[in-house]
Amino acid sequence: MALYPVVRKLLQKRVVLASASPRRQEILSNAGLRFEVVPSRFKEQLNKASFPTPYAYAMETAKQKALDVARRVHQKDLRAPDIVIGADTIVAVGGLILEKPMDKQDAYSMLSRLNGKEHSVFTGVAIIHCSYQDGRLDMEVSEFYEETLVKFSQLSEELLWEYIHSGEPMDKAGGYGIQALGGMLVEYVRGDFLNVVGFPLNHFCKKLAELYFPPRPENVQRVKHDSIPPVDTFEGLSDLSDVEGGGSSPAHSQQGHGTKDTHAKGTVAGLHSSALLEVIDGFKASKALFTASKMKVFDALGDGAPLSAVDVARKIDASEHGTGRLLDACAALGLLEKTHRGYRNTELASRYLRSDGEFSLHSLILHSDTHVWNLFTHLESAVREGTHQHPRALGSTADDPSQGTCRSQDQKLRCLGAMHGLSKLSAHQVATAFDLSQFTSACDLGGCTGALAHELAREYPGLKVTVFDLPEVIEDVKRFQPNGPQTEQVTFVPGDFFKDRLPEADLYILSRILHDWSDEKVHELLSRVSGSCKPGGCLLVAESTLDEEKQAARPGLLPSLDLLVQAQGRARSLSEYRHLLQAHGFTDVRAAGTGNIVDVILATRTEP
Ligand SMILES: Cc1cn([C@@H]2O[C@H](COP(=O)(O)OP(=O)(O)OP(=O)(O)O)[C@@H](O)[C@H]2O)c(=O)[nH]c1=O
Repeated sequence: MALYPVVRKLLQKRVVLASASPRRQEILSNAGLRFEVVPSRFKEQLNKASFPTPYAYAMETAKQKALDVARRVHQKDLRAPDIVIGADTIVAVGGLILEKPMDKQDAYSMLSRLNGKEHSVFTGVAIIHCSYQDGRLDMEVSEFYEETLVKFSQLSEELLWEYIHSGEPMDKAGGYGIQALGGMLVEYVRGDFLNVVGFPLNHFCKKLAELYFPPRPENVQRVKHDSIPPVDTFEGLSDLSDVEGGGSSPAHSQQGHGTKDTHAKGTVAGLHSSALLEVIDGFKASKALFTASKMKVFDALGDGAPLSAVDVARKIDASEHGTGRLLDACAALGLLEKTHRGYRNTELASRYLRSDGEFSLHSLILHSDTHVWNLFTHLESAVREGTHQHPRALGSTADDPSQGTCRSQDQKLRCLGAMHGLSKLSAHQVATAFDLSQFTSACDLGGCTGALAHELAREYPGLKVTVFDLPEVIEDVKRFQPNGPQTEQVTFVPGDFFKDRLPEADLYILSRILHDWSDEKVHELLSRVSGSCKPGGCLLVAESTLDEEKQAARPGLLPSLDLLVQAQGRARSLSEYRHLLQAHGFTDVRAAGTGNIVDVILATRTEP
């Protein structure tokens, strides 16, 4: 691909780089680009826990940086620049997002985390095309990210401190600069080196080529926005009614390994019409995935060569016409790859959607299709009555709504499989959010199939973990046990944490338990844990939390609504959890965002 014509195209435009990073300026000027530098004043303080992935966080930060500059330049010069480029580089390791260190100690803790390990460096890039005509601002946001893997050698404390004292780490994500002294720490790099330095030049040029020399220019839609008044925020300024074209299908983003492009037409600070259409059509996407999983499409495709729709139809015993449509829908959702040779599983599908994989979400999907779907058809009643809908949807009147969920053995195994899959998704992040190596015994209350317990055992060879759960759960956990020596560190003990004596341990764990219960029940449970926990012992809580304004922390997963319809508990914010723990004698409450679906809290039991 000829990259130079793309850069030449930009020479005729007013380009603004919304970045103070000298590395970004150097990379782009070395590429022959001419631009003004206007550093962004956007504070990099977005709630990391509210993003499903680290790169989603980096892309959003990059976009906000660029939007801030576009707005300020437009106000100052009364003319919008043609293009504003924003970028954000982060380091992701063990579920944590590392940005620039605050001080030397922070740099030390970042570098120690990276020491001897492989990590990802993500740079999110936003390109805003602006034009200003007749009092109207026309903006198009294109965003993408690039991932590069970097591995550090095993380094001594002395070397780390020497590096920190050089001063190099302080203005760099993850606390190192690969282009200078930090290069000596690095064993290997997989992917774009410049992406680590701060700007993925190659992907940027490809993106520009795609924008300036598109294969089918007739597809471009433009969105008009009213002139932007001098306000501090863009929130609420989007005029969705002005979308030309459109249609009811979701805007599909291209997703490849390690990179993602989105071209969000008409986006103003995160509000865009395609997102609205995606919500309207969301149920169709869910149902396509549920149906493909139920019909074992992803198992039929396996890891082998691509299959035609006819082959798949034969394997799943369905019509060719219908199967073709379903496969196309799955391809549009990014679950399958479609080429002229046929359909095959994407990496995502191979890892999570086949029914036999270690990280399979197959049972969770079947559970959502039958049980959760059914409950959500009664959402209106749940809202009117303010209570869960188990009696209406499932005919259950039990005190604990989950009792109604698993009546037959099949349903029960599906429930356990769903919990197992969900737990596996975040087990590593929960186990490593804090260093737990000082503990010798842990008790995972309501630990179900032991997914987290086994991850803890793998991570901490000196730790013995007891999984404490109801007898009817324990009797069926065998089929979920992994092989390997660490299984000896894990023991299952049947019991009810509201009634029976809790096993002794230095560390108690409540992972995704508290949200299922009302405040009254949470107090009862915490008081029992507090009673069993010796002073100096700790309690680890993993929960999907709400942000402090009580909005859903995880876009798309709607934890609050979920709990209204499904359970008698509720989602809580980190400060609510902190207060609950403090009320039961747990102090020194520390929280860690994992960048995954749960946050982790560690608290120490003090003398009563
Ligand atoms: C891993 C790594 C990072 N960096 C620098 O880390 C900063 C990240 O921070 P940011 O928030 O993305 O950018 P910034 O410097 O605050 O600038 P701005 O765009 O104004 O926010 C950027 O500088 C990057 O080069 C290096 O120079 N070398 C490396 O190996």
